[in-house]
Amino acid sequence: MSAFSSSPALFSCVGRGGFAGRDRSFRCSVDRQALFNRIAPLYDNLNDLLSLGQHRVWKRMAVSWSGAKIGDSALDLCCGSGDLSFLLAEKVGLAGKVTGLDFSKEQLSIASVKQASLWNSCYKNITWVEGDALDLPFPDDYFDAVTMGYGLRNLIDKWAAMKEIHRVLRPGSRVSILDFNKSTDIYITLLQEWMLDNVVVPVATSYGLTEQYKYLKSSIRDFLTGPEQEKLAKDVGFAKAKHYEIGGGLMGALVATR
Ligand SMILES: C/C(=C\Cc1cc(O)c2ccccc2c1O)CCC[C@H](C)CCC[C@H](C)CCCC(C)C
Ligand SMILES: C[S@@+](CC[C@H](N)C(=O)[O-])C[C@H]1O[C@@H](n2cnc3c(N)ncnc32)[C@H](O)[C@@H]1O
Repeated sequence: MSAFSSSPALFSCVGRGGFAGRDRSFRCSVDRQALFNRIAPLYDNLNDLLSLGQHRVWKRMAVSWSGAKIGDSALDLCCGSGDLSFLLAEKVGLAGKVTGLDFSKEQLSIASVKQASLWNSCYKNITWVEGDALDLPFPDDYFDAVTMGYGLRNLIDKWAAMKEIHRVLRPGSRVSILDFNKSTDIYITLLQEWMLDNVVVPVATSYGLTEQYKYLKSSIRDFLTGPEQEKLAKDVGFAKAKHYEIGGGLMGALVATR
């Protein structure tokens, strides 16, 4: 039994011969789950180092755009080590509650240890749930705000994820989805890929995480552009959807209202 409340989640990775493929392209949930379990111990420190701490600014922006306020019930999807969950906890206060959901036991363990080490009592309002973002263990119309930081790009079925977010959000409430930006500007793309190839992967290599951080470039190339994310949100039923480029176009946030 996991230390976290959990929902039964079946992750399949069917390749040739009907069995899970184990190539290094991280093309399926099982491989991505293993990837995030593997990088969990170094994840926060490498994010701070490789973004020069800027990722904290981008996360704070995304949480502000979720509209979470005092007393709300908020969900942080693909919460990982909990950065956005902690920011949501500050927004909703002790009168509110935050649910952080992830399918990586190791990431949730880091989040739980961080929560225990934080003196501010408002972080006591966070519950960690081990589960699948594509099959949420929550009722319809349940949350006042949803965030997802660097999760959508990693989900194998983005439609299903957006459909689930729409289902659990209360009408009129917002989801704020932060991720890398798949830019339509060739120069931003060239800069982003140069940084990944010549800074991010070499630094990750020094920690034995070459393949895990090489995945970033391919995952961004396979991602949706801002306009495509806006269309996806409207197609699943969101009333409004707007994608904002931040971090000089290297990152982006989709804000959609149910
Ligand atoms: C918080 C950030 C990334 C989170 C993240 C998301 C993923 O999907 C991963 C997949 C596999 C391994 C790691 C991750 C992962 O860490 C963004 C900041 C951290 C980035 C690793 C660094 C990105 C560098 C930018 C391209 C340029 C930064 C410029 C800055 C202003 C100096
Ligand atoms: C890059 S991390 C983001 C963590 C955190 N939101 C942040 O901004 O630092 C992506 C997270 O998504 C989780 N994830 C990927 N696919 C998932 C799925 N289908 N269900 C639940 N979590 C998933 C991974 O385990 C990982 O913790």
